[in-house]
Amino acid sequence: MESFGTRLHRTVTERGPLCVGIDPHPALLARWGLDDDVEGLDRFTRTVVDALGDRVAVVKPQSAFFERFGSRGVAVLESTIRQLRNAGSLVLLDVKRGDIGSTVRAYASAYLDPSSPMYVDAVTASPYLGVGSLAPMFELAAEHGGGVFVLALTSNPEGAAVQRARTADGRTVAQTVIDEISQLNKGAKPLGSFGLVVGATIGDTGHDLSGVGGPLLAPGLGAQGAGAADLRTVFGSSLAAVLPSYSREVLSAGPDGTALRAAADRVLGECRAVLAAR
Ligand SMILES: O=c1ccn([C@@H]2O[C@H](COP(=O)(O)O)[C@@H](O)[C@H]2O)c(=O)[nH]1
Repeated sequence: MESFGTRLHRTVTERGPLCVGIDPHPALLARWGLDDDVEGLDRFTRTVVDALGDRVAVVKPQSAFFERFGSRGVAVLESTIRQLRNAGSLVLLDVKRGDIGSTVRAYASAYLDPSSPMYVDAVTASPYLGVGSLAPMFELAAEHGGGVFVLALTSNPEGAAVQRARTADGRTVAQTVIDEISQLNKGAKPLGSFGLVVGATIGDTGHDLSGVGGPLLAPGLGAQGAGAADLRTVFGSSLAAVLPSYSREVLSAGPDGTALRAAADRVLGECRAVLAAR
């Protein structure tokens, strides 16, 4: 069985380094002329899948925007996941799960066990109950060829107070997360299956990402104010592993499929120019 890292490396080589998020904000539904209900949600996500599922390397549904409609919204999420997988995109579910280990095991089976209706290629996870508490996710991901993206330095301004606090050995909390994920990826070629989330908005923080060996998901581009050029500042010599992620910047071009594809192509071109110049 191929690892997530291998599959991601191949898909990014074929399609380009881009992740597009499906974040059906109420304002976007309104802008697309859709009602803020399950039918609007379903129409929105089908349009995105039809436009981008066969050309974008990674698509990242944001679970919160589906969960807010209850079980019918979750049913749309399950259907969206199936459609994306059929179209060839890798599906990264943004759920930012984290808990005590025994509960993390249940989350892992919900998202990373191939027999689950919500089975995806990778999930986001929060390490702030301790990276070790996520071990069941790492184990199930490794067993079934899945991936886990762990929050390290998030794109929101509130994250810094916690993530950049110093531990007893002088490293920041985020650097301890980075170092633990680096260990998990040791020896993985061409790319490890355990990624980190590092916001494109954070500037040069001096964190050492050089040993990660896995993908670096970079949200915060577009609507949150960062641009492709910021990737150079944030990631420096680790640019090769960066997977830029855009949601509203691309989605606001819809509902026209041609316009959505043009928006995705535009941001991919902007990022490629920066990533290729490394
Ligand atoms: O540090 C983080 C981690 C996750 N996100 C998520 O990414 C998208 C960003 O959406 P935009 O419309 O491109 O701003 C959203 O789902 C966040 O929950 C993040 O922004 N920052």
